[in-house]
Amino acid sequence: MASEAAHTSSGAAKQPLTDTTAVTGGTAATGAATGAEADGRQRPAPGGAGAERPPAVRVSGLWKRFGEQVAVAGIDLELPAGQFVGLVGPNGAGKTTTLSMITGLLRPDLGQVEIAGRDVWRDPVAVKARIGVLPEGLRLFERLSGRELLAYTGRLRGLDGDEVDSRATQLLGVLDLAGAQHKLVVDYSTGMRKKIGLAAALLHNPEVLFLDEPFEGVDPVSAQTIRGVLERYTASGATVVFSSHVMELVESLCDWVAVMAGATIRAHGPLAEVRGAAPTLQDAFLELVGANRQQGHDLDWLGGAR
Ligand SMILES: Nc1ncnc2c1ncn2[C@@H]1O[C@H](COP(=O)(O)OP(=O)(O)OP(=O)(O)O)[C@@H](O)[C@H]1O
Repeated sequence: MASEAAHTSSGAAKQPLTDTTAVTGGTAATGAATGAEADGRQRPAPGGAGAERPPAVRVSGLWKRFGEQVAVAGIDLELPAGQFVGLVGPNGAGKTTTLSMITGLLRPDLGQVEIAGRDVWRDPVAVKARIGVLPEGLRLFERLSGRELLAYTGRLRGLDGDEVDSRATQLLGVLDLAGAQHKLVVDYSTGMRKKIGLAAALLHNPEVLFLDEPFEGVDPVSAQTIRGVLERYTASGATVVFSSHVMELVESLCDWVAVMAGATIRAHGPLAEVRGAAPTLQDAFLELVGANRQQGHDLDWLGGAR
């Protein structure tokens, strides 16, 4: 197993799909072929020859403490662009705190974060225009319908009304929310909320998408839908960074993983390197985080005579 493994990966996104039009209103499909986006940004194809791209995310010396609790202990990390990146770790490892600092939602005590070469805290407007975020405990405007929420988000993102309309229609369709588009968000189920949150995060066709536990509380059908959308999106050369506890999911989706435990990064690199000789990522993970496989043996009363 590759603890503190290589920082970069040469692998292209898994199973690249070519039909990206439904997600991005046609811009990504064009962008994948030419590197030109409708919004004027350049986005090289994933793994393209000679494509010199800065890391999607560069973190150095990042610290966060809440009172006595050190949530993130001076981590350094480079997440490669154009990849499906998984941030995994046990409860309380510091994943949400790290993602919050990376996305400009929580100010670090110390350290720097750059996204696509721009400093998150010195250049927040430029950075926020280039990222999409689906945070943990997503708060939405509950008294808007799903379509109104997308219309509002799109206008906040500076897109013109017709473009927002057309992208919203496509996203609602792909995410199987068209039938619920006029329902108030307050009446959405957990999975529907994740999907409308994802649609809002994708609407402006960001370069990097951050998702905190995007599959939590999502049924298998919706999970498959979300997965399909994310695979199309990374195939356009964009980067997805997501946190999860579900190792099978990370193993099947990610090109690159970072394992976090006890506020530090325990291993990072291409999936195969981090997994190493372990049969599954789950085994490698348990080894890396020092999980005690004997846990539960003290509960000798549980299941005993009543
Ligand atoms: N606002 C806060 N105030 C105090 N402590 C906090 C706060 N946010 C996080 N922590 C603490 O920081 C540590 C890291 O928490 P964090 O939520 O980042 O972990 P996580 O890896 O995302 O966990 P989980 O997988 O359970 O969501 C934990 O010990 C947590 O209790």
